[in-house]
Amino acid sequence: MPRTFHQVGRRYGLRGPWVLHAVGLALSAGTLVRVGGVNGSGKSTLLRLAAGIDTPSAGRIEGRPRTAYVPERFPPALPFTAYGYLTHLGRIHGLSRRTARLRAEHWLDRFGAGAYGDMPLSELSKGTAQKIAVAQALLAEPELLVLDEAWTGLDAEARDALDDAVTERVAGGATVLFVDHDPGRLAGAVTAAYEVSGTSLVPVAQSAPRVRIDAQAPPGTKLPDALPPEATHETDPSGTVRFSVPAAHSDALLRALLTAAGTWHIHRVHPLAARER
Ligand SMILES: Nc1ncnc2c1ncn2[C@@H]1O[C@H](COP(=O)(O)OP(=O)(O)OP(=O)(O)O)[C@@H](O)[C@H]1O
Repeated sequence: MPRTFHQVGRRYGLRGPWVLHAVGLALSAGTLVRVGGVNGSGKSTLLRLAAGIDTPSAGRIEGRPRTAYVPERFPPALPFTAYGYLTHLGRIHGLSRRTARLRAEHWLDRFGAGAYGDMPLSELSKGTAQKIAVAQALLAEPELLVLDEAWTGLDAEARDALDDAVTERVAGGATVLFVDHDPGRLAGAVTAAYEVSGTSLVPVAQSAPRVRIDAQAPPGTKLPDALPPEATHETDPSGTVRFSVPAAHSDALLRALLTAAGTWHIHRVHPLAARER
């Protein structure tokens, strides 16, 4: 269990109001956990506690996974170039200078910022600085990755690259805890979702994940008779039929297509994000 909150409370100042009170949360390995809530509800407070850069005013937090954190605002006013900063942080995480530099190059390339590696942090645009913030977190190959609005300020390609990086880390057994204003962010892959409401953390029910299956058969081929429950489909102009089916029934749909009269070719099978469902 990478990190567990027991009856955790946080307030600012001795007599300040409780922002979080008696919060329990188990962050398990290999899970993607989303936290929502209105502005000022305490999302960042919760993430800072999870990341271990803040301590609870009450209760306790167990577990010491290797942790990386991308704050809402990245402070780039340091006397480093991007590569210098990333290599320095990699060294702090215990990497050799060479490995740290190679990983820095790898991540800056993936985020389309390879050309800015030798630039002073203070001269980077907000978007590029955000890429450095994300790269410093991924470089450490953390067991717990905490992302506070890390997609904000990134261009569309870098947002996709971060989605992919998060999915890879979760598949590799890490825990990723995130806040993002886009309700569809990684929705097909989220394991658990919560909302900070009042001073509590409330589980949010998620709609059942769905899978899209694109398939094609010769013109005039009829659809299989027995499609699984809740399967929908539409045919695009090229004749490809796009099925959408609850993930629990995707095997049944594939079986129906592969055993149907007529030859169905399966082009693509992939999970749908909530906004696409
Ligand atoms: N360092 C601090 N000192 C005093 N009060 C703080 C501090 N950090 C947060 N707060 C207060 O705690 C409450 C929760 O803030 P927090 O930033 O955790 O919420 P949030 O849900 O992340 O907000 P947003 O969506 O606006 O980023 C707010 O009332 C805020 O003013």
